[in-house]
Amino acid sequence: MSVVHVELPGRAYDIHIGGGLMQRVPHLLRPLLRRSRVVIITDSTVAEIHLPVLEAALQTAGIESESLSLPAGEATKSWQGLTAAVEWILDQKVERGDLVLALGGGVMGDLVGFATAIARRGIRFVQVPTTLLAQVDSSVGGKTGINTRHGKNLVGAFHQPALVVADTDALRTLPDRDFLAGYGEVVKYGLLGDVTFFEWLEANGPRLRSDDAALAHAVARACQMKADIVMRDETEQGDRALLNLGHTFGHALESATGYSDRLLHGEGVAIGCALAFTLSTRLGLCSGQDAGRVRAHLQRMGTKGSLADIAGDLPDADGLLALMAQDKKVQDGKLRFVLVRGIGQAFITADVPRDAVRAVLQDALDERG
Ligand SMILES: NC(=O)c1ccc[n+]([C@@H]2O[C@H](COP(=O)([O-])OP(=O)(O)OC[C@H]3O[C@@H](n4cnc5c(N)ncnc54)[C@H](O)[C@@H]3O)[C@@H](O)[C@H]2O)c1
Ligand SMILES: O=C(O)C(=O)C[C@@H](O)[C@H](O)[C@H](O)COP(=O)(O)O
Ligand SMILES: [Zn+2]
Repeated sequence: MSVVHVELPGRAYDIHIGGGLMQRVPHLLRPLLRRSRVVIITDSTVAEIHLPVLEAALQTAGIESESLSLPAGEATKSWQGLTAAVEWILDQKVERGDLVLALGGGVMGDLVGFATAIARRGIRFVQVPTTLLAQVDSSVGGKTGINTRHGKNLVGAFHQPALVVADTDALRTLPDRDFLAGYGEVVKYGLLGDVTFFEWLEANGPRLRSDDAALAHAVARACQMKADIVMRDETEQGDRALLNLGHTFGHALESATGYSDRLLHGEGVAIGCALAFTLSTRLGLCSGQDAGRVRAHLQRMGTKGSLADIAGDLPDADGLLALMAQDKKVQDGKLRFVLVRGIGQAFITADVPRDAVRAVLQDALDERG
């Protein structure tokens, strides 16, 4: 078991990572509880698989609980999902001093985090992430929110969890596709700031599903890197945007595919990272060898890595550029990108000619045939 500490003034918390932690949730919650009652919000899939274990552990520890199950999938990260979560929290008479548990993947974490940021102007919440993506990324750092028709994560708040409990055993029931999508965010950490971690992933990535120790190491390394960045830039005034590597492309693709099963968030991130490396190469910032190595690794892992891996129609290059215009990194009407000087060397820049981005998108669309 390992613990990553996130030190933020007045909002410090721990991330517990390891096997068998679902049963330990009551013990970890205890110091934070004002009364012996919590509420849990989860999705319909996780409600079937993991909720009973958590509820039983709470009951054994003498902690009362009530739960709400919302439909599984990205579409629940919406105004409708938010209304359902907030109204239920109020129905349950949850007090500011109580704890709301977000049990599930990044969709539950982002939605419940936002619902608790605004209900009673702020209720504490605990992340109990059950996907690889949520354990390595979304449960940490306090970015919460929903998608709107204008784009991805465009309404939300920074609201840090009071505790994160990542039971790596819970990942055993995750479908391969969701595991590989989460891997998109894992590899992002190596690509943005740690070439040694990327090299470790090249060697160990293919056995993460079957090697508990390797999996726990990958989760802990990603959480530590995220915690380090969040501690120096909680609200994305600067460095935190590095965590957005691959997302400018990825979010536009998610929007273009209607936040549907056609493209999962982590898949969009993996494709977006490959495109960010291509763009960096075209601009003479990064070697073609590094870009090729990234593409080869994604292919070996079996995760999506190019626009050719997305089924169905996509907008043309200008259509995708128009979707990118809603990115939260836009400043003075100009898009800022996370580019790379090599593997592990990401940086943020506004100095990216629109025509270079359009050309990368056009070539990627042409590859689809
Ligand atoms: N806040 C952040 O910093 C941050 C970071 C990265 C991603 N995100 C957001 O996270 C979301 C994606 O998260 P996700 O990939 O976890 O998707 P998700 O929450 O939709 O989970 C993926 C699927 O796996 C199922 N599932 C969850 N745990 C399971 C388990 N243990 N066994 C079997 N099935 C399980 C879910 O029911 C769902 O169908 C996106 O909305 C993305 O924008 C947020
Ligand atoms: O925590 C962050 O900061 C990130 O950028 C992590 C991303 O993986 C995540 O997808 C985040 O939700 C993106 O945020 P956004 O502000 O670009 O919507
Ligand atoms: Zn992401």
